[in-house]
Amino acid sequence: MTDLTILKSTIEAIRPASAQTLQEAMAAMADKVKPLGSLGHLEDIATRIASLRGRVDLPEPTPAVVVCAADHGVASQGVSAFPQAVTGLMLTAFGSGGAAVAVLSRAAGARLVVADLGVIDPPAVPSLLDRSVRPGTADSALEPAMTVAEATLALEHGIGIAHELIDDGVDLIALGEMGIGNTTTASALTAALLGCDAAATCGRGTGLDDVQVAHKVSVVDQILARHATSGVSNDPLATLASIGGLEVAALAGVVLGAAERRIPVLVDGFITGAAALVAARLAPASTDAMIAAHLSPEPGHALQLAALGLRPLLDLEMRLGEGSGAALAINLVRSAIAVLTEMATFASLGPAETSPVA
Ligand SMILES: O=C(O)c1ccc[n+]([C@@H]2O[C@H](COP(=O)([O-])O)[C@@H](O)[C@H]2O)c1
Ligand SMILES: Cc1cc2nc[nH]c2cc1C
Repeated sequence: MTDLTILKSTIEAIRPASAQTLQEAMAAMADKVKPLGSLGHLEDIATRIASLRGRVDLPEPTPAVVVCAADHGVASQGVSAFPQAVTGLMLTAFGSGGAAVAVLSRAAGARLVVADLGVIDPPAVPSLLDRSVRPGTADSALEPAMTVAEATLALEHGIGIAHELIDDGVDLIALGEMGIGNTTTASALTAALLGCDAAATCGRGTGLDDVQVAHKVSVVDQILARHATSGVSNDPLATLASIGGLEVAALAGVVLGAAERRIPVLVDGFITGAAALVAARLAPASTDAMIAAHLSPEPGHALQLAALGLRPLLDLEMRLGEGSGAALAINLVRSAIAVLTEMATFASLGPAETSPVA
């Protein structure tokens, strides 16, 4: 099977969530010992997952956090507050268990899987999955970030990672990423896919000041101008290849692989949001598998979530990435499922008038 066939067959196998199971789950939730809708968004999480899984009797989740890492050629345009070498450095912190996402994954009882999709100088970390497609993308302000074949291979690696985890019993996947310069890539991808201005999608990333953000906007404008002249703006795969990045492609693949197997995916911040947007453009029904963990202060993130029709669970002004927000939301999902499967019903308490008086 060629790479393109794997991608194509995955996309074609993605079906919408079950409308019938959604009704059943909502009816089950309505019977619980509480006023209707009183657990708010927590109820929606549980009923959406039931609808995706096609069953109301959901098991306690077995979660994994998948962090995809890669370098970005556009970092050479001076768009990050940190040097490119930090990408590789953080892989060591993920491996040693001291990075934020490692701490939060442990706190959530989740396995942490870190994959190198194209870090220029990866450290020797035994637990790191080597899925390197190329050592970083090209500078997308000057030339296509990668070829369509490379983008397809990275997507396929993501599909493979999702499938392996699910075959191993994982039934909840949280997305994370690491890549210096990747907020610029995500800003350009979001602007290209949503048709909005660079100024609407560029934020401070790792800590740029106002002057540096203005420079970032001009670099994203340059990426978009080059991209438009290559005439590929309505083709999500070509757009991904033109703008990058390798980890974004792999994360879009993780979403597609999970959606195909009807496993929910917690989307983290702005960069994983860009990956979710790519997945949604490739397979619109994949949005049924997505749960927005939190809202990043990056201005393009709210635009992505609106386009995906997702409401973030948390708004803690977290802007770290790594999957930190997604890892944090795992316990909310676990609790939402417990509400659906463990809460008593009025009927189970015995006969009584339980309807509201008004
Ligand atoms: O997830 C987010 O919304 C987010 C917002 C700002 C920064 N980040 C992280 O910071 C890095 C990219 O920032 P930058 O400034 O180098 O483009 C990358 O490793 C991301 O994980 C992540
Ligand atoms: C230190 C550091 C940690 C990160 N984690 C995700 N992106 C990051 C960027 C920096 C700079």
